[in-house]
Amino acid sequence: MPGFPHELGAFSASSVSSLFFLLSTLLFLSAACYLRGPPKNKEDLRLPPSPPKLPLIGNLHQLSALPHRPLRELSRKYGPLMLLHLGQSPTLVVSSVEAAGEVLKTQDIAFATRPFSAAAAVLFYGCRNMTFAPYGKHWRRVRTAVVVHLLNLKKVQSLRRTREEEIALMIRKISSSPSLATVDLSGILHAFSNGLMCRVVTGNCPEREVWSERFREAIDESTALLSRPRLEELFPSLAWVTRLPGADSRLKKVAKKLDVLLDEIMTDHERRAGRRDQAEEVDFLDHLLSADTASDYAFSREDLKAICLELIGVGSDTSYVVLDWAMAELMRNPAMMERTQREVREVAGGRPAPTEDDVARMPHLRAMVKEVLRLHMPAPLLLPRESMEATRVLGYDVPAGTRVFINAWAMARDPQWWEAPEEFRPERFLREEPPPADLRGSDFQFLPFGTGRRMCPGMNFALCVVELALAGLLYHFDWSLPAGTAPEDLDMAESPRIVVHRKMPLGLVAIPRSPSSAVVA
Ligand code: HEM
Repeated sequence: MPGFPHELGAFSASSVSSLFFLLSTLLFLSAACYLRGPPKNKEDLRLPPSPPKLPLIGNLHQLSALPHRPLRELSRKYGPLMLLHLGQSPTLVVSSVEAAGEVLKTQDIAFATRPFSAAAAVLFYGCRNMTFAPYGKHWRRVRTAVVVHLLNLKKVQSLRRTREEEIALMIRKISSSPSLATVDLSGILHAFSNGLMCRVVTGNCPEREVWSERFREAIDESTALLSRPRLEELFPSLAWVTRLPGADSRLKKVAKKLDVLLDEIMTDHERRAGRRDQAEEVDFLDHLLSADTASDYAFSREDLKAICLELIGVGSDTSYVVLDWAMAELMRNPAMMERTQREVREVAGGRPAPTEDDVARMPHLRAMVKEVLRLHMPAPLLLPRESMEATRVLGYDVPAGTRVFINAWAMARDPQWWEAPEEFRPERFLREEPPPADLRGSDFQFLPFGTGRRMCPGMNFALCVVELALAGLLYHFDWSLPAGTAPEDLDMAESPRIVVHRKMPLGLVAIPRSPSSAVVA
């Protein structure tokens, strides 16, 4: 999702007002395209219903900075399969379990590619990463390499010690804050998830902390730029404007910064390759660099930089965002905090810290995480897909090259599938009959990680990180809101950036507990 791709996923929407300004200055440029009229055979197609649109901007005015919300309202009126026109860009919006099944399962291959993103091309060396690679050979090679060397279940389990060490570092950092001071928990969680991802991708070398900080800054900057609506995605006929000298200069500048950093890391790895001592951790980049040049995992230097950058970006934003929402929900629900904390402390006993085996025996905590993923999906519209060929969905024609948004957020709040869908009720995932929805892509009303060929490959990794880190936070500290803040005052507004996180940073007071006192009678 970088940190990035996911961000592009929710149709980038942070500044709808600046978009309108941009559009008005470009109206005359696009008039010629508009007057050319629709393709000749369009009348013969049975297209999905569309809300009325305005000249030139189409349905753009009906979106907001958080598009999953107005898209749900529109789908209530126009149906689970709608065709919107975002500028010149036809966009299919899918909002029901049945329609999503058709697109992501029955016709998965027809919708297995992603729309081209010029911004991603700047950052990822012409989309050499996984997320924005068009469906085909390169995408398949990257995905296989990432799964084989980093994200398969066995490998994820083998990284257990790394996760435990990074969580211990985070706990120490919180413990070292002055007694009863408010800690910037959002900042700490962000630094933790970024540091962990840097370590598994680029290793545990002395420079790691500095690299991690440089990544965090540059990724933050590029995320902000990626959150803006892109002219050429909405008006493909105006793509030439983005090729003018000076266009995209900020994005190119941050891409350059990241490139310098990635080059440093690559060179460092190449230098150390021959003289690594046995005890040193072999990281993901080491694996790919040592691939036989004739093998399927031999990538160019630019491919490797694109892949590493993507993994660090994704890992930095997503896990931290889920932890942040989870802590905020617990602070708003003291009884739930008390119950989950009791479970964590009972299961982990007097150990120095909870382990992943302990977490497997914490049903309340795991149900909590699922409920957070249901109500606060980091990627509410998943990542955009695109139809590779003309096809039909639920009796409607979908032309080739149509962008597709799956409103997974709306489906996860659909009263047809969920009781009291707007309420935070982790216990819905604890009942036995009927069995609760599964998050691994088979129950379409609950798709926080998507499904099908382009489903998130980082799901196992992310769940291990989030569950263990949350267990650690609840085991080691009692938490309270800063003086004068009541639980119901906690601001749960979403930020309009692409990975949807809480708008306001979470500041909390952490009261340390010693492990021996952590066993609740
Ligand atoms: C709670 C955390 C996470 C959530 C909710 C999440 C969610 C998603 C979603 C919704 C997609 C799009 C799926 C689709 O199009 O059907 C996706 C794709 C992706 N995710 Fe994640 N993700 C998370 C963590 C991670 C992590 C930790 C990594 C890597 C370490 C990762 C790597 C990726 C990649 C590379 C893709 C693109 C896959 C492709 O296009 O083939 N994600 N993720």
